[in-house]
Amino acid sequence: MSFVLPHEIAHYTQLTSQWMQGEKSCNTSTSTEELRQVLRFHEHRYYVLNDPLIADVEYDMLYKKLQAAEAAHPDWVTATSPTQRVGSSLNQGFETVSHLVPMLSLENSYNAEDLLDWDRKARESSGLSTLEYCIEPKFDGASISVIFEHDQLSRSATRGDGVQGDDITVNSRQIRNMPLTAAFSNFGIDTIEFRGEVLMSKKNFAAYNKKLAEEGIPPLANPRNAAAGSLRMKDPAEVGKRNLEAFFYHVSYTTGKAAAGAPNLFAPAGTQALPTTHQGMLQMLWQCGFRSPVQEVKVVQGIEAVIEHCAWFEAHRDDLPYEIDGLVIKINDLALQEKMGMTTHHPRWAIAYKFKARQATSTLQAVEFQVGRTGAVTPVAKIAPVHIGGVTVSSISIHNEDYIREKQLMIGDRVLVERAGDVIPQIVRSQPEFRNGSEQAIRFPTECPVCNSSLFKEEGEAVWRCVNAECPAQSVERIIHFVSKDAMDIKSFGEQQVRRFYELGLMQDIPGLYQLDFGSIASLDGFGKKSITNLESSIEQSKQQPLHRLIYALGIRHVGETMAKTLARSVKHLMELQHKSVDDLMQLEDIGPKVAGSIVQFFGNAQNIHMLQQLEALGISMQASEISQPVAGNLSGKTFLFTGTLSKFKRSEAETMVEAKGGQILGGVSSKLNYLVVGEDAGSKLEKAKKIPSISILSEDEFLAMMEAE
Ligand SMILES: NC(=O)c1ccc[n+]([C@@H]2O[C@H](COP(=O)([O-])OP(=O)(O)OC[C@H]3O[C@@H](n4cnc5c(N)ncnc54)[C@H](O)[C@@H]3O)[C@@H](O)[C@H]2O)c1
Ligand SMILES: [Zn+2]
Repeated sequence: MSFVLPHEIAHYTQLTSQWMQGEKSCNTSTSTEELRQVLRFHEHRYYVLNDPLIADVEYDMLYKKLQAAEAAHPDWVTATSPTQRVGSSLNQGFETVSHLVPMLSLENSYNAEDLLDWDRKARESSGLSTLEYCIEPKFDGASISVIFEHDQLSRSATRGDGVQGDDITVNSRQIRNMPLTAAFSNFGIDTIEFRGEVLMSKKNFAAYNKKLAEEGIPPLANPRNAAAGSLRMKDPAEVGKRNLEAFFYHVSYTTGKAAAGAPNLFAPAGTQALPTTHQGMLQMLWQCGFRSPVQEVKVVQGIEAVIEHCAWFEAHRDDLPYEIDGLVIKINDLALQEKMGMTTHHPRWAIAYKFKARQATSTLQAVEFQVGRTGAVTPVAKIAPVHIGGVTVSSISIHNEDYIREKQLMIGDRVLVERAGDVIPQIVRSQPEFRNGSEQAIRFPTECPVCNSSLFKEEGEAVWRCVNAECPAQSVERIIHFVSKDAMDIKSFGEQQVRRFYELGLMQDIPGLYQLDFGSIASLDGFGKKSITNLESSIEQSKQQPLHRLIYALGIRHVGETMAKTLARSVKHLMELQHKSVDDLMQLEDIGPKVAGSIVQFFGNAQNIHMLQQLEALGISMQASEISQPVAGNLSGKTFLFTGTLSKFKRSEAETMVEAKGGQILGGVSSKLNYLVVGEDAGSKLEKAKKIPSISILSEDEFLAMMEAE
């Protein structure tokens, strides 16, 4: 059996269900062998394919069943049992290499009883009444073993089956916090083999996923998958992009002149003694430039202190910048470690204390579609509630249509859910292997679930959007944009106020802005007579804003200020845009298919047209004003900026004058600026302009004189 053919996958999935539901048990050596085969199948999914079918806790539960059966019937144990060796992850395409010392797994514990039990055995075998323990994080990444010879990195390998692993030296060179040379010779060491875990910090993981999202690629499920997948990538440059880090926590082998415990008489002067404790080894690695858990480690006497620390640490696990899935408790004395030895599966001198699982299996019951404030429609999976890491999860964003397709999600599917730390929960995968035929496809709506407008998807994008400017799901954000400074510039109407008016039901949409009942506003807290008059007059003034501001204010996707100006120049009246095709629009400067498509969608939406008609009826000017027409005046190529309080003319008038003569208004002082016109109390802009010799500073009178002359 190879584990990869469809009928084999179906076979093992069915067996898994039966074993998990207790329909099968280890009552004979034959059925026990079947359970081993099921575990091997899941190890292959987990270690080799990096794509587990079941949650870790489910795997652990089956593993424990096997352990119990083998403990009760020692004669049933086989040399190839998963309890006797670690899961293999050998991959094609990498050279297989042998570890100098086998690289094992760890025994697991989940509670205080498990730890007490383990401590009792350790004390019995050592003959000591109290043991000294080192407690360190159990890094949740991918294991790595490295060899340095004569202070140079000579090889890196994955754990593989524990005896042999994949040679990943080239990829490991991309791990930036791993030195490639290190002065182990200071400790009298010629050759050293030591182990660690490669991982992606939460920050880098989030940044990496964000980048994927921007490219429309579904996010990676968790940092562990991200790290494990990276080490086995074929392209080292791609590995480099993932910003991996390595933490080293165990020295397995050394050769050289220095003897453990004391400076060797034959070693060169200045050679330091090889440490005799685990903590000392961590310090040595640190001193040689490696990131070892010297800061995180805690050394305690006796198991009670261990239990206490474990409880404390679990409550603080999310404070760390990287993911951990538990703690590892190790006997500190290396001589004692040596004496206790190991099984074929794990060392006897260490045990993992596993934190509460952050993965669970659930059922996808339904999908709801939510409309965001920018009109993007996001599918949200409703799952049968599951407890993960202390919270109940019942809703999970499933991003977009492509994601649903890629994850092959269907309603009724069993799904593997993960909530890693403060990361929002995700569906790691569906489990189509468990389908029974009653599952249903997820239908993406063609209309907005809030306002029923037809949805629109841009070419090359995965997101469907509602482009109705009056869609209630988007109203507030659209009004905020509409009134903002660069749009209709309705002064004294800030974001807070828009939200407040909206929540109080004083306005529902953009036309509502021009129908405000100032009588009821007067009765609101914080509104004096003066502020109401101001608001009223700036709303009134906005009706005459130039067309390009109105176009920009509509919040058409991809239409920024410059684009709005181009559009304003192309028409005499805004409504002409309603009749322009993608091809017409693409004749205009800088308008490509994406922008054109977005404009056509906007003006093709009946609600939007209705809104524009309302606005026109309310007196908002939709005529192209003079300044919007193409100009080639005497000031063409010249740039201006106004600052300070102007007394001879209004800033907007002056700007209009400049633009009418072909000049351009800039947003700030830079070397691109030709003229800074200053009124009274000019501040930082003037100071800055004085430092740039190419800028001419004009008074209001000088500016007026220039306008007349030109
Ligand atoms: N979902 C599945 O289908 C599936 C299948 C196979 C295995 N698994 C999961 O994998 C686990 C077994 O994997 P494993 O054998 O890698 O064991 P493990 O991950 O539970 O623990 C052993 C590993 O921990 C790592 N580690 C991290 N920090 C360490 C430290 N400070 N000191 C020492 N080691 C440290 C090492 O790489 C070591 O090999 C199971 O508990 C199971 O949950 C799941
Ligand atoms: Zn809508």
